[in-house]
Amino acid sequence: MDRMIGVIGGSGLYEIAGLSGATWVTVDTPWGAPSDQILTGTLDGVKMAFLPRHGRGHVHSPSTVPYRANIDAMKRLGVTDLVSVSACGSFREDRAPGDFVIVDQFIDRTTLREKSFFGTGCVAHVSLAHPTCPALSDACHTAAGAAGITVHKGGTYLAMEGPQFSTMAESKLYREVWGCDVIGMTNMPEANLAREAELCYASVAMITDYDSWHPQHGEVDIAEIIATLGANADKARALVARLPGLLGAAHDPCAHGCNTALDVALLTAPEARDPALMARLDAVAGRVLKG
Ligand SMILES: CSC[C@H]1O[C@H](OP(=O)(O)O)[C@H](O)[C@@H]1O
Ligand SMILES: Nc1ncnc2[nH]cnc12
Repeated sequence: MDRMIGVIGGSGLYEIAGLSGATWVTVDTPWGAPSDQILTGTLDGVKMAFLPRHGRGHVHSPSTVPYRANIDAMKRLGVTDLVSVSACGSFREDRAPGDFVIVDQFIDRTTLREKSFFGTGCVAHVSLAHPTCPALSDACHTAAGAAGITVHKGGTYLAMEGPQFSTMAESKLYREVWGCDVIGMTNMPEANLAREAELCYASVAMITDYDSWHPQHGEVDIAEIIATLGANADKARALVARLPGLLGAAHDPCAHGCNTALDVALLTAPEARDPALMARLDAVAGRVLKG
């Protein structure tokens, strides 16, 4: 099938340049409106879709980002590969502000968000043991290296609710006891929902600060973060620009099973399924529900 690369841009990344036929389109979903219109077009012959996670002008807080609508809208548009770009704090001395981390694991400490498309009337349990797509993550890693970015392969992202930053005790717990590498507020439930929607998902975390554990850097300073965001966003655009050339215009079935995550996930018997929920699942689970 045709590949379409979706990019969800985090804090600091509200648009990408260079798309042929660039058009902001409105996508309606059964889960409400996405964070903003979606910028569509092609880059090096590959279809692209870009969505600013917080909306242009940074309207949505991490807790109120419409995560389900965002993922549904990307799926509905035909996205096959979804790259999440996010600002984050670092728990490691050797992961400095300005560095990128290709995240491959998450610990979820969020509490206020809808985390699944499924529920009463259609219950599904997908595996999240490996929440990111290794092939898409590799492409992001290669693209970052080619763009001259200092990039680290693999890392555990602690997803916190926010909007306040962590206390020093929390920061030390996540770093020293839980062994996390970076911290942010948005990759959960985004990754969960991308898996339910059978998308290949990769997370590119752009470090802006050392959170609050570092004896020489003190507490998180939002002014410092904002100063780093601009340079990080330029690097992210350079990374994204290399993805079409690396991935190509055709999306083969994912060797890691991202595109078949729902094959054995649905538990509710067909005759017991809620028709209203089934209708809302038309894009996300259409592949398995049509069959
Ligand atoms: C700008 S600092 C806090 C803010 O930035 C990150 O957003 P995103 O993940 O969308 O790049 C972090 O998660 C917080 O929402
Ligand atoms: N230290 C931090 N904690 C949570 N989210 C962040 N986004 C950027 N820096 C962060």
